[in-house]
Amino acid sequence: MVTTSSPDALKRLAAERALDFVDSGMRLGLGSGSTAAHFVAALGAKVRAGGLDVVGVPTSESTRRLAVEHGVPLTTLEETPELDLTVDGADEVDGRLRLIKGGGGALLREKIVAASSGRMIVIADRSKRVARLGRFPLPVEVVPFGHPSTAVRIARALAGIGLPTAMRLRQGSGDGPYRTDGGNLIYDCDLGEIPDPETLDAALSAVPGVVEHGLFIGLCACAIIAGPDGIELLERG
Ligand SMILES: O=C(CO)[C@H](O)[C@H](O)COP(=O)(O)O
Repeated sequence: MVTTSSPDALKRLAAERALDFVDSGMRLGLGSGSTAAHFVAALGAKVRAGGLDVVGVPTSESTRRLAVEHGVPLTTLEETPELDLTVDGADEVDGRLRLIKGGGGALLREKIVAASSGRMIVIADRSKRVARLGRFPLPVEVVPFGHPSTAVRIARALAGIGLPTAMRLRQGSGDGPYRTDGGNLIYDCDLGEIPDPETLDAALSAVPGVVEHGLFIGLCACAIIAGPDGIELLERG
């Protein structure tokens, strides 16, 4: 039983539980964000203790630095194109294991790494579990070239399926817009509840200039959700 309901303690609890799914010899995708950071730290501790022989592909430069710091051996998708398991956080998880990701801006690499993995496990505190996706603004990553024009076409695609068109260009910590690790920009779309995530996925993917979006559908096989009363395991099928 957990004695604290602090979100960070719950994130750590979910992350540590994910270690049960990791075996020696595995090629791992390492997610990004504060929950995934707990997983990288716990994984590193087990590796350093000599109990685990794994390699990891980080989904962001910040996760790469963290993995090095914690002694997790790294590889790349160029060297290791197929992975066994990805463990990553999420901004929202619904009952069908559909996700919104990208709050930390790493959605493109996260989706490539998850799609390259035999299995994706999401780790999250209970606040991420939703009945319907969409309260969290959906990140849409676009190439910088002509991005205001891409934004107009994203808005048209949203309107075409009856969704609100409000969106913001994500700002960086200094002057100017936020840049992803790949040098792209992100529009955060305020959609409210998304009635049909599959239709939205297809509509956004069809807009030239859109590199990727934060809807992860059909990728997550299992979610480890930690709440004050314990852990809930959601599994596909
Ligand atoms: O998708 C992500 C980064 O792009 C993160 O997994 C997501 O934002 C959750 O972050 P946190 O674990 O810090 O709540």
